[in-house]
Amino acid sequence: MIKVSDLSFSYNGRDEALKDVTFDIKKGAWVSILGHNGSGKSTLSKLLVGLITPSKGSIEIDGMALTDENLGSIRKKIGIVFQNPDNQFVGVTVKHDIAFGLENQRIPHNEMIEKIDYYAHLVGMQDFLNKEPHQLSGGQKQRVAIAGALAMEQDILILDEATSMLDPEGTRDIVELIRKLNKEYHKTIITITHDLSFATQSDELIVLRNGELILKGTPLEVFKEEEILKSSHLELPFELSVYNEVSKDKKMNKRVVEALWTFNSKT
Ligand SMILES: Nc1ncnc2c1ncn2[C@@H]1O[C@H](COP(=O)(O)OP(=O)(O)OP(=O)(O)O)[C@@H](O)[C@H]1O
Repeated sequence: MIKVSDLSFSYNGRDEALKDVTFDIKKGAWVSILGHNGSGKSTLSKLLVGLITPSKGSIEIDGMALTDENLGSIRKKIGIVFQNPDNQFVGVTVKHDIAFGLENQRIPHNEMIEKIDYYAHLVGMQDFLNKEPHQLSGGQKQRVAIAGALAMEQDILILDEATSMLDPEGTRDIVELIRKLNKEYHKTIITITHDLSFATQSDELIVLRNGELILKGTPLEVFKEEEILKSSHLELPFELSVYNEVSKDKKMNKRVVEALWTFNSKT
C-alpha cells in the first residue's frame, strides 16, 4: 500500500531530518513509527501526505508515485490527524468540524448530513454534534478530529501522537477506536508515537533514530532489541523488560511467556 524508497529530507538544505529511509507497508496493516524527540517521525508523516517534498528518494501510495501532479489523487487515499486536537478543531461545533473537509469537496447537502451522522456514530460522538470545542474533553476532541478525517473516506489514516495529550482512560478509548478502524473497517493505519506501550498494539514497528530507520519488525522482534532501543532513548515498559528476561530462560514455560505478552497487549 505504501512504498518508501531512499527517502531523505532537509529543512535547511544541510542537516538531514530524514536519511535514506526505505520501507513498505502492506494494505490493512497497523504500523507504528517510533522514535525519540526530533528523530524524524513528524517529518516522515508530512512527507507521506505530501505536505513537504523529499530532497531525495520516492514515495508510492497504492501504486501511484507521490508527485505534484498526483497530489490530488494521493490525498484521496491518505489522511492525517495531528497531535494536538485543539489546533485542528476548525468548526464552530462538532457537526461543523466533521463537515469541514466534506464542504471543501462540495458534497451534496443530504449526503453530507448522512456522512456526518455515520462518522460521528463510528467514533461515539453522535450525542455531541451541537457541542462547541470548549465543551469537549481532549479525548472527545481527538475523536472528532478522527471523524473528520474518516469522513474523507481515505484508505490510509496517519495518527500523529494521537494519544499524547490524553490520560490513560482516554488513551485506551482511542486505542480501541484505532483497533476497530483497522480490524473492522480495514483501514491501513500508521500511528506515530514515542510511547512503546501504545506501539505494542500495532502489527509492525518502524524505529527511527536521528532520521535513520534503525529497526523494523513485529513488536516482539523489535522489543527484543532492548539495548538498541535504550540507546535511542526509548525505554521499554516494565512488563516488556520482564518478558525479555523471562524469554531468555529456556526452562521457563513457554505459555507463561505468551501469557505475559498477551496480558501486555491487552492492557
Ligand atoms: N520546520 C522545521 N524547520 C527546521 N527544522 C525542523 C522543522 N521541523 C523539524 N525540524 C527538525 O527536524 C528534525 C526532525 O524533527 P521531527 O519533528 O520530524 O521529529 P519528531 O520525531 O516528530 O519529534 P517529536 O517527537 O519531538 O515530535 C529535528 O532535528 C527538528 O529539529
